Amino acid sequence: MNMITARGIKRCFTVGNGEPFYALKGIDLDIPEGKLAILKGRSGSGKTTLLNILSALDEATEGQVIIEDHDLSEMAVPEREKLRRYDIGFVFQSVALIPIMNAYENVDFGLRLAEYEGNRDSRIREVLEMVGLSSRMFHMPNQMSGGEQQRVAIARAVAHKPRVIFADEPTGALDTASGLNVMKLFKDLVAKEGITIVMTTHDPNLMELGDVVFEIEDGEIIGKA
Ligand SMILES: Nc1ncnc2c1ncn2[C@@H]1O[C@H](COP(=O)(O)OP(=O)(O)OP(=O)(O)O)[C@@H](O)[C@H]1O
Repeated sequence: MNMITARGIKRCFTVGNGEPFYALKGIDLDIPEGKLAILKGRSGSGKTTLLNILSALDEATEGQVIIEDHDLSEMAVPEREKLRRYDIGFVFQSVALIPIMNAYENVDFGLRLAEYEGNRDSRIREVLEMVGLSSRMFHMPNQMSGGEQQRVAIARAVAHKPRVIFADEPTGALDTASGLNVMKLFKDLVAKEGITIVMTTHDPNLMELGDVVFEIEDGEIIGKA
């Protein structure tokens, strides 16, 4: 089954001189459930624009996105907001941890926002263990390395058990070893929690780790592996 289906996605921006500019020129893709999907391409190729549309952060100018059986274009704003809050987790390149909260509190904050109904304490401990940070649970962000902070951000993104995680250049600010660590963690999450992950990268070394890889150039998909 597909977790995400996109058909004919176009995204037009109006640039400085008033001319329309198509950052996406008609994207079709299918992302299967429970897989790690990678969108790869050079800077400016349209990866972030596409990820934002697939994750309902932005709207396509034309085309259709279906997440499971929800057609995003047919959903009212509050419904889309609910989908984002409960069913989706986000990870960004610049780690957005709250600096005055420790790792445990950051994950807890995410769970509260998503109105998680289970036992929060045991879930926080479980996800921090899953990302290998049991011993750093009460460290503040500024007491952790960039890679560790990103792992807390991933723990926070998965804690409320979303169906899909969108990650924009999650390894972009990390050294090679920490980047590979994050990828390994993503693969584990896919295998153990059955989550679907869609991430962007321009790092050629990471591509082979994806279950499906879409290559984007100038707003079009030019290859799939
Ligand atoms: N809000 C906007 N207004 C005008 N043009 C935009 C806007 N957002 C993106 N673009 C343009 O759309 C194209 C695709 O941008 P996008 O950020 O999706 O690329 P990317 O592949 O994610 O690049 P990077 O790897 O550098 O993040 C670029 O040419 C960019 O300048």
